[in-house]
Amino acid sequence: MLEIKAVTCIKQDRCLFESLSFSLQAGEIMQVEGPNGAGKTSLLRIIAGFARAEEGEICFDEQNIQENYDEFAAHLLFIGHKTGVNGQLTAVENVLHWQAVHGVSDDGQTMARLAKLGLIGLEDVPVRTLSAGQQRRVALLRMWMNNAKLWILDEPFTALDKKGVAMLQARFQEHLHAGGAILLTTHQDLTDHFGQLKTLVLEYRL
Ligand SMILES: Nc1ncnc2c1ncn2[C@@H]1O[C@H](COP(=O)(O)OP(=O)(O)OP(=O)(O)O)[C@@H](O)[C@H]1O
Repeated sequence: MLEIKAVTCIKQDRCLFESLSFSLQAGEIMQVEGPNGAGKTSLLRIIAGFARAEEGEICFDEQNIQENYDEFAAHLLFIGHKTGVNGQLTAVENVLHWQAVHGVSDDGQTMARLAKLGLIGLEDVPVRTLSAGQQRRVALLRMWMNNAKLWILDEPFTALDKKGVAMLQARFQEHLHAGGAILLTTHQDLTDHFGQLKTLVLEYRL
């Protein structure tokens, strides 16, 4: 599904990684690990096509993502470290916004999803007034309303309580069983939950 070919990234005259290559197939999950500043977010942003690598190529279904970015974007769900939620809007308004942006019609499941994520009773207040964990749950709603094959997630467990973490792990399993793939950074130990977990360790390079 995804192929990273000899990718090099330089930031502020520091080479974060050089000639990095790996692949991710349907049903696979990969955790990118490494110390603060190693380049995990930079790598995810390059793979998502938000930033350019100094060298190398990213292919999705054997096509360079930059050559047909719209096609790639239709298969991608990216949830960054910053959640991408509009704090001025309510949870329901954020859902309506995402549906409009992705051209998804309403399937009548929004309230059920809000209930699943423990957000009932909070759907009509601006998201900025919710707790950090509740705001993260609003951001994660996209995982239940999206058919993207490739999920790229930067620290998705941030601020979630134990129940939230378990719910997200269960959602990951559903996605993988449905033939999706997941690339993520997290400080959670996922080895007990995902037998098929691949890991990529980025060292901090001087
Ligand atoms: N837009 C940018 N302009 C200049 N330097 C950047 C930019 N983005 C990141 N960097 C630098 O690249 C390095 C790697 O940052 P990055 O956010 O990728 O690390 P990380 O491994 O995700 O760190 P953390 O674990 O703290 O989230 C840092 O030293 C950072 O200062």
